[in-house]
Amino acid sequence: MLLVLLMGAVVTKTGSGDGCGNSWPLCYGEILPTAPKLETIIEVSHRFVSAWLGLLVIILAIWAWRRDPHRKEIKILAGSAVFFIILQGLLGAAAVIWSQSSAVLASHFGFSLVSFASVLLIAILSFEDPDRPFIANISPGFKKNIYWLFAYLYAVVYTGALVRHTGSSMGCGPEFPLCNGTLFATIGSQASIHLLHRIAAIVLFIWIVYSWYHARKYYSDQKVVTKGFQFALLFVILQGVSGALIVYSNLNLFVALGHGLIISFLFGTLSYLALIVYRK
Ligand code: HEM
Repeated sequence: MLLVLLMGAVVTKTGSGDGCGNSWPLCYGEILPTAPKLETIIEVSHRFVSAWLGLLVIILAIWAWRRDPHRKEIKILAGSAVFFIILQGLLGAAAVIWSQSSAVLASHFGFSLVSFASVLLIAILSFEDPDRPFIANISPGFKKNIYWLFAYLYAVVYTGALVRHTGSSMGCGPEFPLCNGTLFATIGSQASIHLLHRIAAIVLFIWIVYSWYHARKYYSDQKVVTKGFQFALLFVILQGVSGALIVYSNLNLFVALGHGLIISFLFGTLSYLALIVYRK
């Protein structure tokens, strides 16, 4: 799933989305086009690997469902993994055939993260003893805090994907923390979309620091919660550093891919925390 997530990023970042023109599922009427251009190779390989992944996710979901028919969590996660992977495929096809707005394209990335997190949680639950599920014992207030933090993370992801799909990645020039020499931008400009993402990221960072501190102070006996927030803190720092490096490196492909990869770890960590507090 991580590979497909990265391949999707390579498709947009190398401008290969039109590698097969408007044709889907075939590429210019062929399964494997003869004498393809580089963009066509990138687009076709993304389609092949995604189709294979879709099949694997469906097999995993059925397998997990049948293995643990009494676990409601597995059923929900299996359903969500399949639903989002199919939705993802359909949106991808729609983007090729009709070409979509930046807002719709940005939602792709969020959906693939949900699908990724569902598969990750199924994998984690598969190693858990169904008779002794791990339950985090925390206050209702902190539980709500985790849910809201998770929802907010999703919103930040969306602002990031919007930066990419509106072509605003260098909207502030090669500068950070300043944006084109200032901290302001005209609403609707590429700089403003970029700035919105930075501000959303800073709020996320502060929120995670607060949650990490709170978990350390009040739940030091619950290693999974404290460790979970330690990882969340590590990933959000790496996310911020890689974001700044994207800008300094003038949108280096590998740095940008790293930014897209680290978010999967952060999203996975918070989704696990949300799951274990939901159980109480
Ligand atoms: C710390 C929390 C942050 C989170 C959770 C986050 C998340 C994201 C996500 C999910 C994307 C979309 C990736 C993709 O579509 O492949 C993105 C893109 C981007 N982010 Fe962030 N980001 C964060 C911080 C930052 C910071 C601090 C900066 C700048 C200083 C930044 C700059 C960018 C840029 C330039 C892109 C577009 C990259 C591209 O064109 O591929 N991000 N971010």
